[in-house]
Formats: sequence, structure tokens, C-alpha cells
Amino acid sequence: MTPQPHEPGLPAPRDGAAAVPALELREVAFAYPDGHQALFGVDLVVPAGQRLAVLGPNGAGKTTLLLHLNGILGRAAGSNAVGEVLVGGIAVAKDTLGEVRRAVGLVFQDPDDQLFMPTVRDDVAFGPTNLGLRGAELDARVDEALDAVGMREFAARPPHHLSFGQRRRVAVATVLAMRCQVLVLDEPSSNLDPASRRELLDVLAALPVTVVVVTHDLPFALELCERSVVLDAGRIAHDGPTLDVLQDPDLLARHRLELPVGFDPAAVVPRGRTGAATSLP
Ligand SMILES: Nc1ncnc2c1ncn2[C@@H]1O[C@H](COP(=O)(O)OP(=O)(O)OP(=O)(O)O)[C@@H](O)[C@H]1O
Repeated sequence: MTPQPHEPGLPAPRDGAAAVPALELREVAFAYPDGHQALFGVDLVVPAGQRLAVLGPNGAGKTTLLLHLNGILGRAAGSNAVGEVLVGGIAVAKDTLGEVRRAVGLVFQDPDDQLFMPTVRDDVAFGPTNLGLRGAELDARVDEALDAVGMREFAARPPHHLSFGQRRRVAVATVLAMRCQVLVLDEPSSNLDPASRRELLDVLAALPVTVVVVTHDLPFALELCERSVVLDAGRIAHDGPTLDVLQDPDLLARHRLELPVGFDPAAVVPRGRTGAATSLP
């Protein structure tokens, strides 16, 4: 049986976490327009301040699930979705979409889906400008986000002149600049060299926000996320501490999850957090 987040065995919300969950999915089911059913009645509660990994084989519905968290798919998008998604207690719907997207920042798998302006600075400034920021306040917000991902020196460069890993960092900065309460990332460590992957872990671990990460990189999940759900065939097949998932060979094999050869989950020291619960400094 899938335990609920308040049950024993799951990490308690961090200090300062609000009673209202950062995210809540209630019986979310979704079929694509061609009729393919990608999600079947998903229930999930993510306390504010928690870092959650969504694991599972190809085609499990992980990206589909993420796209529900800020209304790209689901009821708010006018599709025939079933169930409800709540962000900070607010139901994701057409009339709450602006509010939801200020609260939930989504970093796509492919940074080129996110970067479209002439320079890195323009891209990172795009969201805050739409929020009404101008002048010194806007510049400070952009610099802060670029500093967080170590990309300030690239601010004047066109994004398409950067490497993939650099574009991924800028994509993360575009979302950080919005000071979202929930950061959602789709396979953030894919195609990163080891140093870039480690630096991204440093950035994410230092953020005082709720984080949801879809990843096939199990060591990344273990280091960053105290809790993991395993999604398979559109259903949550397991929910619990990430270490327990990685130390259960049968569970891993059942869901086509594999650890790198020689990797010892027990030897990993999970990242702590440096900030308080729900907003950027
Ligand atoms: N636009 C679409 N139209 C129809 N079916 C789709 C569409 N996008 C995804 N699917 C199907 O929905 C299911 C879930 O896809 P999804 O991309 O959410 O899986 P995933 O777990 O993120 O996979 P991966 O690990 O390969 O990225 C798959 O069977 C996929 O083929």
C-alpha cells in the first residue's frame, strides 16, 4: 500500500513548513487527445519545503504529472482532466493560472523550450518584467538568479551560443528569478558533465523552496530529495524515503530502475538545506 506523507516512515515536513501543502493532487487522471491514458487517479501531497523525486521507467507518466503542476496540462488547460491539483491550497484552474504560475516554476527537460530571448539577461528578466519589475529592482533580481547558477558573466551572451549545460543553468535562473515557492524540474541532471551536475545539486540544495524533480539519476535523487515516489504506468507504485527505494533491489527491478555499478546508497550523505521554508531570500 502507498503510505501517505503524514504516516510514519516518511520524513516530517521541515521546520517552518506551513500546514497547507505546497502541492496536492487528488485523484488526477489524464488522457492525451489521442486517447492514450497517461495518469490514473494519482493522489499526492507535497508538504511545503520538501524535496521530492519522481522516479519511474520511460513512459510512466512523470512528465505528464509535472505538466499538471502549473496547469500546462489538466483542467486549467481545458483538457478533459479528472481530479484536482492544488498549489498552496489553491485549485489549479483557468482563473487561477496566473497565481499558480507565479508560485510554481517549471524547468523543462530541454532548455531550448525555455530560452527564446536575444541574451541570457533578457531571458532571465522576462518573467520578472512581466510581474512589473523595472530598473534597479529588476537588475538585482536578474543578477541574484544568475549568481545562483554561476552564469552572471554570460549575461550578455545569446543563449544559443552557450553549451547545453550552460543553457540548463540559465533555464533554472529564469525560474529562480520569479522567486517561485515551488520549483519543478524535468530531468535536470541529464546531459550535464559531473562538475555541472554537482554544481546544480549545490544550487538546488541551497534553495529554501519546495522542489519536485523528475529524474532517472538515482544518486542525484538520493542526494537531493528526502522522499521519492515511483510512478509506473500512470500510477504511484511506491512512496517513501529515497534511501529505502534505492536499497530495495526488488522494487528497483520491478520499475526498471538501476543504480550505477558500485554505487552504495548508504554511503551518500543527503544534502541539507541552508534556508527557511517557502520563499527565496
Ligand atoms: N502528446 C502526447 N500524445 C499522446 N500520448 C502521449 C503524449 N505525450 C506523452 N504521451 C504518452 O504518455 C505516456 C507518459 O508519457 P510521459 O512523457 O509523461 O512519460 P515519462 O515518464 O516522462 O517518460 P520518460 O522517462 O521517457 O521521459 C507515454 O506512454 C507517452 O507515450
